[in-house]
Amino acid sequence: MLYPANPASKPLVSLHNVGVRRDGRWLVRGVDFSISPGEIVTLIGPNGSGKSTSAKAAIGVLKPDEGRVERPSGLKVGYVPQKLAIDWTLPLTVRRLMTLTGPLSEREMMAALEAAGMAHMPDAEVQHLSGGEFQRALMARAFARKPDLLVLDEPVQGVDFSGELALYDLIKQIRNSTGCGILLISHDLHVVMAETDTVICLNGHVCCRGTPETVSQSPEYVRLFGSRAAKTLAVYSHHHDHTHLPDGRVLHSDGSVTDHCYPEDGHHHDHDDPEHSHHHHAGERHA
Ligand SMILES: Nc1ncnc2c1ncn2[C@@H]1O[C@H](COP(=O)(O)OP(=O)(O)OP(=O)(O)O)[C@@H](O)[C@H]1O
Repeated sequence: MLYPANPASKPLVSLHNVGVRRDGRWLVRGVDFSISPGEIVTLIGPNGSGKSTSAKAAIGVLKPDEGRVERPSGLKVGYVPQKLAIDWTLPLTVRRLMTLTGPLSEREMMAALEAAGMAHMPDAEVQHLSGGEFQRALMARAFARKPDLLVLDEPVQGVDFSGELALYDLIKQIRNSTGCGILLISHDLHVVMAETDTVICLNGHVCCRGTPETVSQSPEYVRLFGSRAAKTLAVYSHHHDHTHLPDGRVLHSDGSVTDHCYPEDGHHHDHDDPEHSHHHHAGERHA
């Protein structure tokens, strides 16, 4: 059965004007977004732009200093963090990894491993897994408990291109077969899963949001990566025309400095226009 995104249903989580402040600095501010059942939301943004911080605020791992987060009570969240504190000197099998965070019946565990394409290696040593196998095991662990919301922080890190496609396929299957909402943090500014319903670009605040371009149309892209890639990946990229200074002020492209960024900066709008496709400046900074 397919569960398409259903924005009309009550969101699983919604953030309203969320800000997180640490050591006198706003890590993120004014973050608004929500995730509905069956919806795939992808957060993109430069390193340090607050993607992980926003995701942690969304699931309640981190308490916002400003704004509010609404989650129905009893919401089940599966979370795959960007980094895992695992002592690699100790032997750890996939089976043990699956039950580290809580009990799981053999049947539930095997069903999750099966869905993740890992049913053949429950007794494999985690430290010998390939990058793709490791991410599959982590995903299996997260969705084994049938979460309403699955949060995946950079799930394709350390995975090669064909492995990436396979993982995106798996994420799509999870969404389609369970109808859970998915919050995905992408390591790549320019490429998101084609099934992404909403892309949110962070740059210390929500810079812009919209649906991704359906698929990269360019023949070069299809030639380089194949039509399968074009079906799975889409390009979504644009240009930030202002820089967040370390003290929280904003340097605009005309050289002026203000306390905040403004709607008329020319990029604080929702867009999904394929024409609106630029690139980030390397070395861009943000508060
Ligand atoms: N507990 C903390 N105390 C102080 N600063 C923090 C804390 N956690 C994160 N930061 C800072 O907040 C900023 C946002 O971090 P965050 O991990 O959310 O970014 P990100 O967009 O996920 O980055 P990346 O793409 O590099 O993973 C960074 O500058 C980081 O150094």
